[in-house]
Amino acid sequence: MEIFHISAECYPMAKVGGLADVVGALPKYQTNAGHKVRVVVPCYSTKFRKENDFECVHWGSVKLGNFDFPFSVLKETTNKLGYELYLIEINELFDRPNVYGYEDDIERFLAFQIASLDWILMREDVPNIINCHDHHTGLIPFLVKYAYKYEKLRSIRTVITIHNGLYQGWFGFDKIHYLPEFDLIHVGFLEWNNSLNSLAVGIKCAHAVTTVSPSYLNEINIAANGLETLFNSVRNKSKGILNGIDFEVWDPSKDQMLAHNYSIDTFEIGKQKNKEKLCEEFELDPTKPLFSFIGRLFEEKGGDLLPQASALALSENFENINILILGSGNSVIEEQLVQLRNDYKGNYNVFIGYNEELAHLIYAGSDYILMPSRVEPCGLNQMYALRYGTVPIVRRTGGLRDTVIDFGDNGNGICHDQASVGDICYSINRAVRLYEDKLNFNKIIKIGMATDHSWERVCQEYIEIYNLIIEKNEV
Ligand SMILES: Nc1ncnc2c1ncn2[C@@H]1O[C@H](COP(=O)(O)OP(=O)(O)O[C@H]2O[C@H](CO)[C@@H](O)[C@H](O)[C@H]2O)[C@@H](O)[C@H]1O
Repeated sequence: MEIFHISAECYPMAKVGGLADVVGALPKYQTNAGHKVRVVVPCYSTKFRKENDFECVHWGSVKLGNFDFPFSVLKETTNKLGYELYLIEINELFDRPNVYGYEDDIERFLAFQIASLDWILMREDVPNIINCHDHHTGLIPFLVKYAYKYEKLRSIRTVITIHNGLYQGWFGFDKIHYLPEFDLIHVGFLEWNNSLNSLAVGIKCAHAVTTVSPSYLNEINIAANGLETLFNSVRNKSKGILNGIDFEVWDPSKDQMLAHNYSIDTFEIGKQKNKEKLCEEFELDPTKPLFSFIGRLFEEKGGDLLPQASALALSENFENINILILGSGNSVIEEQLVQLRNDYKGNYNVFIGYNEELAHLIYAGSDYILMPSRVEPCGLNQMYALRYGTVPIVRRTGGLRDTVIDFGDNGNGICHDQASVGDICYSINRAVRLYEDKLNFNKIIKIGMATDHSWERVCQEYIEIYNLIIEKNEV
């Protein structure tokens, strides 16, 4: 079948977080399974865009009210990512260094969605499936069904995959005239809580809704930033599919970003060498257990708990541990984390910013990865950690609940229930004791490294959903 993934992010073209990893990998495995898969993302001015060759396959113009935005569709010429990658080039809106965070984000992603559909409309073949990802592409299922100009695309079945239901892309009805014309009888699909809510539109109009883990699907039926009742009402077309990880990109035996490669048979020496490199770079002590955090520094990730939890854990353990943090986000949290350096020099450090290479080295060189998330739709860090022989310490929520089992229950990690400083420190103290029991510690590492979270295993679940909605052929 022919499948389009339309998304705001795709690794390695543009990555802010886990959305990019999923959209960068799932299509490759769907292609390997014999499908024709194309990925469409905006043309930001990223390193990948500058360093690779693209050809123009289409051009046109998007009208948003009184504004006209000329656009081109660029195709990556080599297909080296394992699928066809297309960029929607609208220089006025996307030739910027960041993916998100601009005042005109609503206009940017509206234009992106319309340009993508305009191009698909002009192609000879009509795809079977459009898989949208998060609110940036949430209007597509509505437009495909109801916009007059996309009449020819009505046979396409649409899926919306929810990676993060907190962000919903709301805007006022004063911008409704930006949308291509449709019969106003359908306007109710656009409304949620008196505004136009892109994610809600996608959930209402897509033929299927997927979340990135089964537990997250259960949770958003109870708490979903205002969309709970909507999720309840679409339960019969929803499914939680646990994310996979790209076993080719994330392979400690081949990863070029590591100081030393290793496998399940050589992890002890291999991990120690990576740890030494990290400790040298960040002035930490390689003889002590290393606890790390990688991620966006926001409350949903438990980022606000990190400064106090780090200070308390370091004090309680008489500085017999190392803590290393890589991330960026809330500036207050960033500042607090930077301040801590003065108090715990030699055992604590932080890198504020985004650094893909450093992230790989941290997964390899750490003993534990901390994930104190309040909300975690799936979480990829714990899966990367497991593959790299690093024991995850997680709060039981969302996908973390589905992938990490406490070692007390013969599992692969350490779990706690509350998003609190006390619970994080309790887990760190358990981890310190576990680290001293080398036999048991190594056994848990091996359980983690042997776990198969590859997309190869998971990608069929998406195909099953696609087949189901194609067979049903509902309007
Ligand atoms: N400062 C930094 N430097 C380098 N790398 C960094 C970094 N900060 C984050 N990363 C990387 O970004 C990715 C984060 O992925 P996650 O899935 O954990 O969270 P995210 O909230 O972005 O994704 C959302 O979508 C994904 C995909 O569905 C869900 O797993 C998740 O729960 C949901 O919140 C990982 O590859 C991580 O290594």
